[in-house]
Amino acid sequence: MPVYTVSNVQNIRVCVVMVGLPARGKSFISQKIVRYLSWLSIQAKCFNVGNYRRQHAGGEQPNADFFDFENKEAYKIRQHAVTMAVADMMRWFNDKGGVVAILDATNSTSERREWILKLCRENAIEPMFLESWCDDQDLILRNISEVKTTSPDYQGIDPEVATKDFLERISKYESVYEPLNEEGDKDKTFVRLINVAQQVVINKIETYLESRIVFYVMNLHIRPRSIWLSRHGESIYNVEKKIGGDSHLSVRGLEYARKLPELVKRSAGDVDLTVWTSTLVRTGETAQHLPYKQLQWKALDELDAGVCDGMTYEEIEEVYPEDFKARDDNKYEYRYRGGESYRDVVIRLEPIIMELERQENILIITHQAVLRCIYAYFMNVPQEESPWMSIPLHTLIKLEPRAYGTNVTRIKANIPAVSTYKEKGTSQVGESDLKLTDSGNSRSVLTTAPELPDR
Ligand SMILES: Nc1ncnc2c1ncn2[C@@H]1O[C@H](COP(=O)(O)OP(=O)(O)OP(=O)(O)O)[C@@H](O)[C@H]1O
Repeated sequence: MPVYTVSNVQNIRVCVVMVGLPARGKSFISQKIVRYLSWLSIQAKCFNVGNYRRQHAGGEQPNADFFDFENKEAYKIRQHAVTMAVADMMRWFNDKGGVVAILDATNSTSERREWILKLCRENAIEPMFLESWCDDQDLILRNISEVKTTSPDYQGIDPEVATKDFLERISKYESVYEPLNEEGDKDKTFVRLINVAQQVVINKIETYLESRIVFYVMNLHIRPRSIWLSRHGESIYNVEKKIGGDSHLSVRGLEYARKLPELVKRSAGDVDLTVWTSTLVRTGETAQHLPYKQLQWKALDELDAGVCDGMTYEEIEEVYPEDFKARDDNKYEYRYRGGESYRDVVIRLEPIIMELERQENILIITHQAVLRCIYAYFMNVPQEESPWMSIPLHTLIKLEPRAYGTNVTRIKANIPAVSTYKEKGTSQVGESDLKLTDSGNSRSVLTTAPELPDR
């Protein structure tokens, strides 16, 4: 059965055309939109013209003069790069069933934007311009030092020299830059983010999909923050190998709840954070000793196992063998009879993700399937993998969102717990040695999210 999302039911294709001077967060915003839409099963892909320039057009390590609009040779190379990116984008729309493409470039003149607009219209694609405008010089300098001095354009170049050159590059663009204009561009669909989202100008947003993208980017902020994730402590049902239910914590689960404040304090220091739990007893019990403000969300309740609630996997395999197999075959899509699928959980978690984007330091105490879905959003884990990720009990996970990825630290509480992990093709729970990455001692593992895959 085909899976419909709002976007493909309406048969709408959108090209988000980024607009803005260098170091205004265009790539940051583009990558976030792609991650968000992909998480919601909407086919999205970013086409970064800088990458085409470096990889295919012959502009590998240019200095600021390369971006001088009077430099005809260089201009040809840059023109070639954008033509290649746009051609690939059109192929992706037509051959791969793409729904939302992001054309990530400065697109700084109205002439360039008119050219893209015309191409989109000829191909039945809705163009939506998204401008990031910023005159906060401190922020621009921070952006340059955070991402530009380490970019492939400046590989092996002293950061101070790179910063100076990048500022010069910006001034080359400034000499031709034409911001979107409420009067002159009033017939176009556009959003202007001014100084991150201090002010937002929205013009002629017509489709539901466009309005979702606008709502999402309006909620983004770039203040440093962390998000902590934990499953509830081991529950009585976990020990009995039963799924679902609303049981209390086991003795070891209660021990984890007592230790959690210390684990959090060690990781978070004195920052003030808010704790979000589900409405189920076991997450409330896990949060009971935490000295922070707490909020319950129904949306954080565990995946509803429907008629299988309260059963062990062995019982499910015996009573509902076809369902057991169907779930193993496609765990993301499989919906328990009278219950939910992973896809259903993602959809109900969307307001949580939106609120997480708006908030600063949050600790979420929730359940295995829900945690996998939240983790998948931050780490850009594909749907085929996310339902199979190992997220052990009695482990605190710290996520630190960065410009183009997320840093992860896992902190083990060193309190034994059963494993609730079920591998494909078996009804037995328990992890193979390969899946158990940590030994049981308290320790941190630092991994950085890989670059966004082309999906
Ligand atoms: N709306 C925004 N305004 C200004 N800076 C932002 C915004 N959103 C994110 N940033 C910051 O921008 C930095 C990332 O810059 P990014 O590479 O995305 O710029 P860019 O506009 O794509 O530059 P270029 O045109 O050189 O590719 C990050 O440090 C991020 O915190």
